[in-house]
Amino acid sequence: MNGYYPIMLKLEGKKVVVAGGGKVAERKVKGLLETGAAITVISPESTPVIQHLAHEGKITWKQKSFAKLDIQEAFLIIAATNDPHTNNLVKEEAAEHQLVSIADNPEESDFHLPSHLKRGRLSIAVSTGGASPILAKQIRKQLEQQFDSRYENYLEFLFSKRKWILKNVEDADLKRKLLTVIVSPEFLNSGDWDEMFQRLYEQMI
Ligand SMILES: C[C@@]1(CC(=O)O)C2=NC(=C\c3[nH]c(c(CCC(=O)O)c3CC(=O)O)Cc3[nH]c(c(CC(=O)O)c3CCC(=O)O)/C=C3\N/C(=C\2)[C@@H](CCC(=O)O)[C@]3(C)CC(=O)O)/[C@H]1CCC(=O)O
Ligand SMILES: NC(=O)c1ccc[n+]([C@@H]2O[C@H](COP(=O)([O-])OP(=O)(O)OC[C@H]3O[C@@H](n4cnc5c(N)ncnc54)[C@H](O)[C@@H]3O)[C@@H](O)[C@H]2O)c1
Repeated sequence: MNGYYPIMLKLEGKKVVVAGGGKVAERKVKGLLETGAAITVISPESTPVIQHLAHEGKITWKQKSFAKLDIQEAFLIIAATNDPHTNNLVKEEAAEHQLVSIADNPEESDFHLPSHLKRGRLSIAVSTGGASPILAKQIRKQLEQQFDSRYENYLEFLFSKRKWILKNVEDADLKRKLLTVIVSPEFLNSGDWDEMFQRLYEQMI
C-alpha cells in the first residue's frame, strides 16, 4: 500500500510516547524536541543523551518495560525497542485512534517518519515509503546544499513582505507581480532584500 498522506503535525502539548531508549529512540526523540510535545520515553535502559534530556526536564524517562498503561492518552506513539514482540505489542495495545509507528515493522505502522530538512519556516520532508531510508537521507543532504542556511532569513523576509503586500497593495495584478518577483534566485542573491524590493516596487507602481 503506497497511498500515504503527508501532513505537518502540530504536537505542542500533545503526549508522545517512545517505547525503547536506544539509538533509534534517541533519533526520534531529537526530532520531536522542537515541537514542544510532552515526550515520555519508556525503557529499562536508555542512552546518555536520553538520560541527560530527562535530567534537564525536557522529556520524561520511565525506567521500565513497556506496558499498556504507558500509552494511555498518547496522541502519537513510536515503538522503537529492540524486541520485535514488544514493538508489535505496542501497536496491539493502542486504541484505533492512536497513531503508531513501529521502527522495525513499516507494514503495520500508521505512519513513517520522513527525513527532514528545516530552514526556519521552510520544511522539506523526504520519504521513500520504507524502500530506502538511506536514499531519503541522501536526498535530504543534497537538498541541504541547495536550500542553504540563507533560506531561514529569506523565509522570514518573504513572510513579512507577503503580509505587507497583501495589506497595502490593492491592485490584484500588481499584488501578484510583487509576490512573484521576490521569489527568484536573482532576488535571493541580490543581497539587501528590503532595498531591492523597494526599488522594484517603485518601478512597478
Ligand atoms: C528517514 C529516517 C527518519 C528518522 O528516523 O528520523 C528513517 N530512517 C532513517 C535512517 C535509517 N534507518 C535505517 C538505517 C540503516 C540502513 C537501512 O537499513 O536502510 C538508516 C540510515 C542511517 O541510520 O544512517 C534502518 C531501518 N529503518 C527502518 C527499518 C525497518 C524496516 O525497513 O523494516 C530499518 C532496518 C532496521 C534493521 O536493521 O532491522 C524503517 C523506517 N525508517 C524510516 C525513517 C521510515 C521509512 C522512511 C523512508 O523509507 O523514507 C521507517 C519505515 C519507519 C520509521 O522509522 O518511521 C532516518 C534518516 C534521517 C536522516 O538522517 O535524514
Ligand atoms: N526505523 C528506523 O529508523 C530504524 C533504524 C535502525 C534500526 N531500527 C530498528 O529499531 C529497533 C531499535 O534499534 P536500536 O538500535 O535503537 O536498539 P538498541 O539496542 O540501541 O536499543 C533498544 C532499546 O530498547 C529497550 N527495550 C528493550 N525491551 C524493551 C521493553 N520491553 N520495553 C521498553 N523498552 C525496551 C532497551 O532498554 C533499549 O533502550 C530495532 O528493532 C532495529 O531493527 C529502526
